[in-house]
Amino acid sequence: MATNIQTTTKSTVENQTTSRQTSAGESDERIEPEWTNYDFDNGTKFAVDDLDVFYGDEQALEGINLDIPEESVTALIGPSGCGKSTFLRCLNRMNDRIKAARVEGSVALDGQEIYGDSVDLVELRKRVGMVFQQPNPFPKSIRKNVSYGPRKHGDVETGLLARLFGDDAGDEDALVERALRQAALWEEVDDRLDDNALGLSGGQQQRLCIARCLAVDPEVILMDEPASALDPIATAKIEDLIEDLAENYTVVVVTHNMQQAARISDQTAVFLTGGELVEYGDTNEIFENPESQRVEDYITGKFG
Ligand SMILES: Nc1ncnc2c1ncn2[C@@H]1O[C@H](COP(=O)(O)OP(=O)(O)OP(=O)(O)O)[C@@H](O)[C@H]1O
Repeated sequence: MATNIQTTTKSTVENQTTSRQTSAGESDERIEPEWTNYDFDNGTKFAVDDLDVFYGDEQALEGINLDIPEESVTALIGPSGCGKSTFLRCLNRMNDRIKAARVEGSVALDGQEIYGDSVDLVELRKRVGMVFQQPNPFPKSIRKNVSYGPRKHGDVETGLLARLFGDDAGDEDALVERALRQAALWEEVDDRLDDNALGLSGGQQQRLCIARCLAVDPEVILMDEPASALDPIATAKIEDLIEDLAENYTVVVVTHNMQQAARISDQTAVFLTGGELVEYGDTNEIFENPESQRVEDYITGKFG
């Protein structure tokens, strides 16, 4: 994991300048950055190819290509409105819920296209869970918050309940304990599992939401600024948790906080205004020796 932020002089790279036709038929000079093709050691969890997203006539993401490695933390950074959340939502098709949104291109999860008509969205979102900026527990007990997902989705056909609860499908307690332990919350709530979750602190509520996400046995956890509503102590707990989770899960996290991205992520994708992925690579490299002048300017606070 990256530990410090410092920038050095940008190394010289050969950009390929190519032409592409705009919708108005004009030739539009574009830089095709070589460095978005980042090589990593882990297997590929997501392969994203030529992804465009539009809201009505407005284009929010343009020609995004990147692969996300499994069992690691990938940070998405960039100024407000550059499309980070839009990109995150593409990974479990949450943009399908936004009427104006149109997604073009390809996103493959473990080699399988997720934008096919026959894809089961409930199953996809079980595999690719999501945690939001504001903790959003249900107004139910801590226990019911965690067991809600498996009970709702745990149909016999998929075998999910049996897999999660063991042979005894009534053994909800074991599942609740496991998920709360994984979310580093168990010791703070084990004596009040039947209390209303809304009585927890903001940081505890966010870890409960992570436990709720883990309870349905996902492979990927998407997090949209999961600590931005929390104080520094609660933030530190979430950051530690994210690093621990990456041992078994693929974590993709949007953050405005560059120090946070540097602390917790293995690789970082930098989006800039216009919905462009400008640079993607090893987090240390991005923060210490970015290839692109625009990324260096962003990281050193010259804009954004
Ligand atoms: N539901 C929506 N309807 C219409 N336009 C949208 C919608 N969601 C996002 N947009 C637009 O798409 C662009 C990208 O927004 P997005 O929220 O993905 O950016 P972001 O980088 O996550 O921003 P922030 O850091 O401020 O959360 C912006 O111009 C935004 O106004």
